Formats: sequence, C-alpha cells, structure tokens
Amino acid sequence: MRKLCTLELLSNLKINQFQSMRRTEVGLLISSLKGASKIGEIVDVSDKIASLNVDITCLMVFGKKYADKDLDEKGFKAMVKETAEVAAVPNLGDYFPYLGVLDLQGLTARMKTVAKVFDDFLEKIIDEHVRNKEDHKQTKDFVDTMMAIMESGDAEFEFDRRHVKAVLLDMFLAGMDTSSTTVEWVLSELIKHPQVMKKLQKELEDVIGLDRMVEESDLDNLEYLNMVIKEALRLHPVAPLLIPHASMEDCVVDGFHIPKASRVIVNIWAIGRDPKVWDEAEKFQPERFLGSDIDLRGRNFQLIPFGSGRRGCPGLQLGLVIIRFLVAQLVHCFDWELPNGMLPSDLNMDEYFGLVTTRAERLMAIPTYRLHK
Ligand code: HEM
Repeated sequence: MRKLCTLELLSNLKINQFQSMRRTEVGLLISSLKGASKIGEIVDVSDKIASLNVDITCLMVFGKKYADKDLDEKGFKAMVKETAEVAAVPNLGDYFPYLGVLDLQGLTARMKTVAKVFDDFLEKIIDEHVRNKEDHKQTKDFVDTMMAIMESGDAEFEFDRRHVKAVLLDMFLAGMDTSSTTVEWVLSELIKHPQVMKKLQKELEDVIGLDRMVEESDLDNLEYLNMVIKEALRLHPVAPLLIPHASMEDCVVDGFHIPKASRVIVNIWAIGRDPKVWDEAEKFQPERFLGSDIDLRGRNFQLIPFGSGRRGCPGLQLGLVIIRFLVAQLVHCFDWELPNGMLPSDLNMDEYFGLVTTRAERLMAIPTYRLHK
C-alpha cells in the first residue's frame, strides 16, 4: 500500500502535475494580502496559510475545493485538529487493555464521531467521481488514480472502496496540517529575527529580482531559503514524537534493551534542541547549515523532521515543495510587521501540543507589498 502511494500519488511526476494549480492558489493568497497591504490591515496569517493549504490539498486529493460546511458544521480545520488531538493523547486502553472497553477518557467515542464525519464525506466524493467518470480531466486527482487502480484489479493485495477511502483520508490528514504549520513556524522565526528575514529577502532579490514573482523552478537556486527551513524544522518539528513505531526484533540501542514488539517513541523535538548535538541549540541560526551536508531526508539522525527509514514520510518531496514555494512568495512579495507596535523579540513562540504541534497563538501581522508590479 505504501509503495503504491509513493509511486502513484507522491512521485515527482505527480507533484509536478499540480504545479500550475499551486501557482494559481498561491497567487490568490498573494492578491488578497496585497489588498490588505494597501489599507494596512492586520492579517490572521495562520488562518490564511491554513485555508490555502486546505484548498491545495482538496484540489490535489479530491479534484475540487470544498467549503467548510461540506464536511461538518465544525469545518475542515476544526475536524483535522480534533483528529490530531485524539490521536496524540496517550490512551490508557493501550497500556492497560482491560481498561480499553471502559473508554474512561472518552477517546474511542471521539474517534468514532470523527471517523463517521470523514466516512460520510469520502463516500459522497467517491460517488461524485463515479457519476462524473466520463469527464476527461487533464490532471487526475488522487480519487481518480485510486479508483482506477481499484477497478483495474492490478493491486497485488485486497483493494476495495474501504482501502480507497483509507488512503484518501491518510493523504488528506497527513498533507494538510503539516505543511501549513511548518510555514507558520518558518514565518514566525523570520519575523522574530529581522536580520535573517533581510538576508533571505536579499537572496530572493539577487536570484529573482523585484519585477516578477517566484516560480517553483527558482527554488533550487535558493540556498539560504533551504537553510532557513532546515533551522525552523530543527526547532519546530511539526510531528515532535514522529508516529509511534514498534520494534520488530529484540535489540539494544545505546545500552538500552528494547524487547520485540515494544512501542517506541522517538522524541525529535528533544534531539533538535540537544546541546550535546547542536551549538547554541536554542538559537535560531540558519547559518549553522552553511557548508554542512546535513539534509532532511533521514540520513542524519540529528535532524529527522520527516522521520527516517522504511516508515519515514513519503510526502517529504511534496511537503518541501509547498513549504519552500509558499515561504519564498510570502517573504519575496511582502515585508512583515507585528501589530500594535509589538517588537519582534516579543512574539510569543509557545506551542500547542498534538500529533502536529502548532503555534499556541495565531500569527497576526501586517504585510507591506514590496515588488515593483
Ligand atoms: C512539512 C511537511 C511534512 C512533515 C514535516 C511530515 C512529517 C512526517 C513524519 C515525521 C512522519 C512519521 C515518520 C516516522 O514516524 O518515522 C510522516 C509520515 C507520513 N507522512 Fe508526512 N510530513 C509532511 C508532509 C506530508 C505530505 C504532504 C504527505 C502526503 C500528502 C505526507 C504523508 C505521510 C504519510 C502517508 C505518512 C505515513 C507513512 C507510513 O506510516 O509509512 N506527509 N510524515
């Protein structure tokens, strides 16, 4: 199943097919921020980024944008937040199975409610795709791709409508919060460190100039941008405990005996701030990656925001394209100021813990447009 997703949904070819969609959607965000810039409006940046990511994810997975009310009266962001929260809370039933049936924390009940909402929504979307099957779309969304595999019978394992729904939900949840939360953290760190912001803007000016907007094809030429993103992911890995793993064999790690079938939780948040590994670990200093070959692909265990190995994130490439493109646009097109004369150093960086760890407070800021056109 994982191989199928990697090859059919998250390959470079598939990522590139959605490039013009991302360009259009990010363009819409920039236009709306430009409007805010004209009147000096304070913008809820967290909300703007999250909404953009809901749209990008819906278009890629389901083929069209959905309004909040299409999911449930609570809406997408609230339901995704609820899912991440329920999934992250330690469940007593996992540790004392005889307590599981009692559901003392009410987690099973909450999970069932969330599952029903998503299931109804996915059933509706699949039915729509079946009805409109004859439409000849230029780019197949994830539902089309999964349904085609199901109908062809080519999968070498059981693959029916239940599996299609499971993959769609996985892709939707995994892709939604992670990229937008990372962009929020990167932008927060940049606003908090104006000298880093200036240096990144200078790179963007040198490579792109001020007469046109950034394109995805520019991203490989933006070295400092990559360093900034690595540094933000070191301090703010959005999945601070990765996803729980299980040891397949008895093993010894760093002198600790880990019996087969133990639940293993890797605290990458702590690794990212470990003073034994990083100089001045608490400081935001993208320059630490200058000339270093540490990358984000899971080879360097001191920096594994996407996990590592066979269960590492298969959406890494897609996630990085979205983050790099969006951060580059936001920083290239605008200067950012905090509201009510707040100093950058006073920006609150508290975290709100969940499977995905977000900012505790929304990021509010005033954009000023800085391109020539
Ligand atoms: C900033 C963006 C992202 C970050 C930081 C991130 C991070 C992670 C992490 C830490 C894991 C767990 C790895 C482990 O436990 O070893 C994971 C798993 C996963 N990610 Fe991502 N991810 C991002 C974006 C995406 C996107 C865009 C998608 C797809 C649309 C995606 C799909 C998945 C899936 C399906 C898994 C489960 C893989 C498995 O269990 O085998 N991720 N991700």
